[in-house]
Amino acid sequence: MKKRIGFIGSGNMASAMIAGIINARYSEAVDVFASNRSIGKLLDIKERYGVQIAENNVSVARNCDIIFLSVTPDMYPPVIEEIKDFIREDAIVVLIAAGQTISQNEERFGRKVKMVKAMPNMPVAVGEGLTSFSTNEFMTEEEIEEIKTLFESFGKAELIDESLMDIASAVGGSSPAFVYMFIEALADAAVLYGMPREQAYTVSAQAVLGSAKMVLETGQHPGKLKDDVCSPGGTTIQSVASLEENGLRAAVIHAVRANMNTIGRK
Ligand SMILES: NC(=O)C1=CN([C@@H]2O[C@H](COP(=O)(O)OP(=O)(O)OC[C@H]3O[C@@H](n4cnc5c(N)ncnc54)[C@H](O)[C@@H]3O)[C@@H](O)[C@H]2O)C=CC1
Ligand SMILES: O=C(O)[C@@H]1CCC=N1
Repeated sequence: MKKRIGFIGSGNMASAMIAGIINARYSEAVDVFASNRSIGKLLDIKERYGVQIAENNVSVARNCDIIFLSVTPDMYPPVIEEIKDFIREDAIVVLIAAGQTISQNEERFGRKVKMVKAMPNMPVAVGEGLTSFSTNEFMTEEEIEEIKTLFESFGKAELIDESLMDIASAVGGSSPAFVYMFIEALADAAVLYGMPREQAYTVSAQAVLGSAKMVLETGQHPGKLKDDVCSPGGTTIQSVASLEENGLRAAVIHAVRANMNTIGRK
């Protein structure tokens, strides 16, 4: 039987997941339900993907088989209080909020609930996402496979130990923002030297896409791949030396640490 998929909170991340599952034809629009605090975003999502606007959060909770809690972390307590008596016994609740744990939220439901903690990222919207996930003990092997298949419809999925979820959130969930900054900076430099802006984004973004694909598909160490680009006495090694002098690696590691510190991790 077709599963009904619901999103409680339909902001940026929910919209990206809806785009991912509809574009991948994982679900028909008729089986996808979205609720939100305000109507504007729902009308936009409805217009773009044809999905169902739910009357309210409780209606998503009552009617859906897989329910994404896609509100911000501070809204978890009130939203769970609102829906906890309406989630069916066989439904699966998916937490996607940064820093939220399975045990914390099991406690909020106060009863046995099938639960998944997942950390998707924005590129799910174009079928190239990464979703790290863990599950609680009430999920059967079949349900774990089912949820993995859903995540794989819009990218890769990694079943990980829940203790690694926060770092997966920083390095998989937040990192697209860092990468966009890198692409934007590369493009700014191209524009500085006269390249038209649109062309600069194409060149920079494709260079990042291709480099990531090389790491994933060749299995070679990123350091070796970097070395291969640096011709002896050439131009690239000059840039690499400059990036080292300016602390690129340290800046990235500090950025990840700042992310972890935000959710109370050292
Ligand atoms: N933006 C991202 O790349 C990622 C976000 N996440 C998680 O997704 C969650 C949502 O993040 P975003 O989409 O970025 O935020 P957002 O602010 O774009 O979306 C949250 C939505 O929830 C709605 N909302 C607030 N209170 C509500 C309520 N009581 N009932 C129904 N709807 C309500 C808001 O109107 C808003 O549209 C967060 O918990 C975040 O940690 C996870 C992975 C990546
Ligand atoms: O900024 C945030 O809190 C969320 C978590 C991962 C990406 N965005």
